[in-house]
Amino acid sequence: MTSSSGTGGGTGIVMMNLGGPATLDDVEPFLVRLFADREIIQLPWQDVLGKFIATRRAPKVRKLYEAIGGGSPIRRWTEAQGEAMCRRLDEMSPETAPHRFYIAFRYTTPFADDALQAMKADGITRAIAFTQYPQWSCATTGSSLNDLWRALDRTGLKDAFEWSIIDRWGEHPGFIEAMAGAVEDGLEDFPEAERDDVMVLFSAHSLPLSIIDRGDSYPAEIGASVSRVVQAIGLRNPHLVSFQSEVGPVRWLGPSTEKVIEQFAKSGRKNLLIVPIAFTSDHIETLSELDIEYAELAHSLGMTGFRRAPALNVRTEFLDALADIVAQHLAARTPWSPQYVTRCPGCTNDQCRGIPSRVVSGPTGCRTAASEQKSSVSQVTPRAATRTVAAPAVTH
Ligand SMILES: C=CC1=C(C)c2cc3[nH]c(cc4nc(cc5[nH]c(cc1n2)c(C)c5CCC(=O)O)C(CCC(=O)O)=C4C)c(C)c3C=C
Ligand SMILES: [Fe+2]
Ligand SMILES: [Fe+2]
Repeated sequence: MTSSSGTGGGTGIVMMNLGGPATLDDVEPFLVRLFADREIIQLPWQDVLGKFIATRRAPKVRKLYEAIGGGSPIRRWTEAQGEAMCRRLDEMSPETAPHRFYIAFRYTTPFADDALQAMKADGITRAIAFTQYPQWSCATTGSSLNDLWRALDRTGLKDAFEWSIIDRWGEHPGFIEAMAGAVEDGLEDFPEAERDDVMVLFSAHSLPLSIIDRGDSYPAEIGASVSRVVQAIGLRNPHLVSFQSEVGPVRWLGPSTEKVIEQFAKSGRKNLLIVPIAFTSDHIETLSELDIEYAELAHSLGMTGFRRAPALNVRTEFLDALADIVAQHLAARTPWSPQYVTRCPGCTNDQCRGIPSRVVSGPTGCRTAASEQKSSVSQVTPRAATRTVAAPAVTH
């Protein structure tokens, strides 16, 4: 049985995200890793076709990163967010201090292995896997968590930390307040006389339809975030949800943001506010796709008022929200959200909803079977939680 006592060495918070190439030289290896991951996209002959798509795509994507300053700012934003979050947490929760953040990107450095080794070197024993995707998807948070658990094996650190997971927070009041503030700022950017006429388009990164068909909760969670933001503002403008950034030869969830913009422009609508509802900072999808590509499209079709709501980046309400999410999680001493055990009905990935061998135990004993686990990675199911999965194969 793992200890559930205090956090003597402080608390390590692993901020998990997709990551982005820091330099133009990093673009191709980043894309190669992304298209090799069967949890984010499934391709026939993945090894060959994934590499082919990545290398063919790299020159075009390099130009896009060049246009936004030569690399992704996602690491810079994550570091600024992590620092501010930990400063707040040290004050809010002295009993679990010091709080330190560690970045685990999925397709570029620093990887999960780097985060684990740095935590070990810092003497951390209590660790939180904190997804930076507000809404759950097996393709994003699921892939990052599975890789984190595999990294425990790769680094030989499977018994080094006592874990819990913040697996989603798309309806957290602090996140909603921060998003609502960003939408209000975006609306205020329009001349007052035109403000009521603005269509608000909540745009989220799309997912392949094969993932949706398995029952991934992402679209429902996006809808829930949007609905809460709309309620929080008391938004009277018409609004719609759409999906962006489709890549690769698979079918994607629509309606496509690009097509919606096109349709609105052609119908004579002049004012549109795009709100990136599934991203927490600026990166290529906001700075290039929304601000350059879609803005040019809108203007070319005569849409004069095309704007984007600011990304959350280091918005004060958002930094408060990050700290609040972690503080509430620490106080609750629950190992994960109730939704974490609900696998997609069509899921065939043996690694899905894995847990590490050492998991924090909650006050009500709600942690099911981690103490009986033999492997470093096991699967959680509400009833069969003691099942051990050795060297699981990804078959999504
Ligand atoms: C909610 C967030 C994201 C989801 C869902 C998501 C799914 C997804 N993405 C790809 C392929 C690519 N994504 C790329 C960039 C990128 N994607 C996200 C977030 C989500 N992706 C972010 C934050 C970024 C930006 C990285 C940065 O610049 O910092 C890219 C690279 C750019 C490009 O080539 O267009 C690819 C490729 C798939 C296949 C997918 C499926 C679930
Ligand atoms: Fe993406
Ligand atoms: Fe899954």
